[in-house]
Amino acid sequence: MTFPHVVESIISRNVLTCTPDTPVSEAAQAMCRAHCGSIVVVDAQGSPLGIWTESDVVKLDLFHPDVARCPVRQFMSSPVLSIPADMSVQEATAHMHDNRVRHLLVTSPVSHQLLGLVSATDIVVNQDAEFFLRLKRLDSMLHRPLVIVNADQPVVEAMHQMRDFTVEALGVRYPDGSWGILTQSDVVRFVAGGDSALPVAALASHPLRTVPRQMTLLNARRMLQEGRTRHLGVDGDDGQLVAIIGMSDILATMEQEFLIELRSALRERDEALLQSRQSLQLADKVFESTLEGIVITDHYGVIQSVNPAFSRITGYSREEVLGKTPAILKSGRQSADFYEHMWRQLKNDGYWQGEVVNRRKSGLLYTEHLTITGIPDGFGGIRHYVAVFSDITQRKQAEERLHFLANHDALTGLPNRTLFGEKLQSAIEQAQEHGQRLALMFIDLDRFKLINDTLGHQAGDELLVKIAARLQTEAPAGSTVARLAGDEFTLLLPNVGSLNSVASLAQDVLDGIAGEVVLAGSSKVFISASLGIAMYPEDGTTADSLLVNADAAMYRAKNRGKNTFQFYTADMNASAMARLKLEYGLHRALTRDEFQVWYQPKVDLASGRLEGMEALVRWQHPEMGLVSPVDFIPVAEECALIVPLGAWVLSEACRFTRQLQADYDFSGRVAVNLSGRQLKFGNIVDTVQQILQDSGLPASCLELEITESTAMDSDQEVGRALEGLRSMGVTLAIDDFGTGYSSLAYLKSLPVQVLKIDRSFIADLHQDKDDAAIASAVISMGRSLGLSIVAEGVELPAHRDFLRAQGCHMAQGYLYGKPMPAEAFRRYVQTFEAQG
Ligand SMILES: Nc1nc2c(ncn2[C@@H]2O[C@H](COP(=O)(O)O[C@H]3[C@@H](O)[C@H](n4cnc5c(=O)[nH]c(N)nc54)O[C@@H]3COP(=O)(O)O)[C@@H](O)[C@H]2O)c(=O)[nH]1
Repeated sequence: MTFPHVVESIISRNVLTCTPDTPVSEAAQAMCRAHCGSIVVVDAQGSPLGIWTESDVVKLDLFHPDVARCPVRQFMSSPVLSIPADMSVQEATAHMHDNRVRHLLVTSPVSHQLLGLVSATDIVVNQDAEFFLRLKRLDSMLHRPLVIVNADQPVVEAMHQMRDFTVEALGVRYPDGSWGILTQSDVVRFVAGGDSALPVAALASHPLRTVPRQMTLLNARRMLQEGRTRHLGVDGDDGQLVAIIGMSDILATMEQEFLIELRSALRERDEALLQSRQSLQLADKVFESTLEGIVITDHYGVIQSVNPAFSRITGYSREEVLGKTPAILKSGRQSADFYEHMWRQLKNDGYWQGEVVNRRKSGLLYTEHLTITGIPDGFGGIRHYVAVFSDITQRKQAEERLHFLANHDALTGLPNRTLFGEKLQSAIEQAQEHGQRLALMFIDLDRFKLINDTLGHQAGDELLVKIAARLQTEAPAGSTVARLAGDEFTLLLPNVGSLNSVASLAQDVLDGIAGEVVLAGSSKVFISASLGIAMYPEDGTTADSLLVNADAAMYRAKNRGKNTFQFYTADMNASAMARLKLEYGLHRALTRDEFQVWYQPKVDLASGRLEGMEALVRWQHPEMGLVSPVDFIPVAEECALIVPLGAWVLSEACRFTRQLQADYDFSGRVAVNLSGRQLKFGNIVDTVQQILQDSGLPASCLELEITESTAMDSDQEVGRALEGLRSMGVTLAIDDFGTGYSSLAYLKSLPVQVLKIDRSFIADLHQDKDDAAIASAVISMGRSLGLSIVAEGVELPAHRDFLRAQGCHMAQGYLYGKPMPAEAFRRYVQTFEAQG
């Protein structure tokens, strides 16, 4: 069943009224005239005092002679209940049910004036109950007793029957066996007429219209409405009258059904209310306790509510922001375009999501992930906006940090190779688009490896950080400084002018780098760099080609004596090719027996005796002729060939020396050079042991020379190898002493016995006081440490005389003999022996 919306739509507006003093008979007459089932009793102002209905009429005791003249107020139901016209029909029905009344007065909700009356009948008639009435049959509602009176009985008696059995109509039996009916409205007519002696037949309707008990309520209602009567007789299966039903019975049945539905509707409403209350409580809890900030604004964006998380994140209390707009959080980091786009999407799609940088009350910026949703007002507009945001500042910072780490060098903070590659690529694209030139400078520190090896990696790192800072100081605005690897830096200069200006900047960069650097622990190093320049588009049009060519130019600058710069020229690639050829040839040389070991004598300065010799490798190249170790040892080092090559030299030198011992009265030591790589990766202790064993040379006749930088290597493997060799009885010598940064104090801790003064200090000592002073200081300190001192590069008698005077033990140099092939050295020994 469906209900009309509000009571106003179903009220009866013609309300029959009377004063409280109106005699009962007059009130009844008025009801008869107006065909009304009730009359409202009003005071002088028209205010309702009570209501007198047909059922009240039946209750009158007409045996009492004056009752018809009594004022109606004595019998009315009072007070009469009233409801406002805008009350829902559902609520009105519940009101009737709860107060057990069948009529309600309806008043204006504004003026409170009486507008009309609504009865249970009005409510039920106005229900769309057709479906229900079609399903129900009359026999389902035959609960009331059939009360029968005889046609000749006095009406007063019949009224008593009606009252006692609480029925609205009585069956009237006529002497001929036919049936009639007496109803409450007949009784009203009776009261209006006032003749107490009248028999039932005088007022009853006759004959009674009857219908079968199987008839549907829908058809019964239709017959009642069409016949303009309120009652029908119901025949049983045997044709006997079994009941009288009236419109009110049908209505009561409908009412009952309606009430069941109403109750379930009310129950549903209560459940829904409870649920929504619970939902609201839950929403409240979520609102209060969620970690995300929530702002609710009205349609204009004025803040109406914020949750505690909002205050926690922004620093503004609830009171501080209510009535304001979220613009108080603006940081100025987003453009007007940004907000315009946000509002456009909000209007079109009803929501917006994104990241916003806002400002806390403290002034600090924070990044939030924000979702704004429009809450519709049901009429196509927006009633509220709800903004939910979380503070993602830390996450953003972590992301930015990760991004930074992925693209920057952790030590110096400069862009790394990846980022530099991207920047170079985009600089090339821009230069191409605008027809500009760019310069790429490749910078490599001079002798960095030496510093790193001698002072340690920590000092090396510190130096790199300081150089990075110097480079950044020199780099002009708009340029990019990067660290590609180790001691390799690059400087990218977009949109450069003439080559002269690039050259002048390159010199500034070198000047900025070159100089003294004080490291932790107060150690000082002098540093310089070599710089290669490649120009776009002349020297390359791709990032790779520019890098390769700037690198080649840098190598050329190094070869030209370091601390200088060099522009790329086409022939530089030729030298790169030459190097590749050399490397390839080196690998073949070992298997093709192209190497030779030459020997240079070492002489005791005091006695002039031949004390031993240094074994020096040579490469007899089939096309290039004799290649100097200065040219191929560094390449062999880089491509790791030095390990097998070094082992071969060692084996050859030991075998040769043992042969000399066997052939001549020779007891000298042979000195063999060891590279750092052999010490670290060559399994050198086992190799030496095996070679000594194979050759039969005593360990005491072998001296191994390691460079100063190798000796200073803090690598544990190097230290272990030196200890192993020493404990085997092999003599260890520090080569090229004076070219690195080692201190004599540190040397003391190493298992070395010999110190070779680098030839660069010897060459001019006869004419350079500084060199002479250095040489004599090294000799004196070395001696005091118990080391045997060898001077190399002794070319002149003056050198010999000075060194001898200073107490240097041994000398090696052209004065005594240049490095010579094995056979030549054999003759040298022979000559020496012959000289005695
Ligand atoms: N790891 C290895 N390194 C080796 C080996 N063989 C040689 N080398 C190293 O190569 C560098 C160059 O050596 P070389 O061209 O043989 O030069 C040596 C001498 O010829 C040169 N020398 C000696 N006396 C004089 C002199 O009076 N004047 C002058 N101008 N040069 C002279 O010195 C070089 C020997 O130096 P050093 O070894 O430092 O004592 C050189 O660094 C070799 O070490 C090898 O098998 N393995």
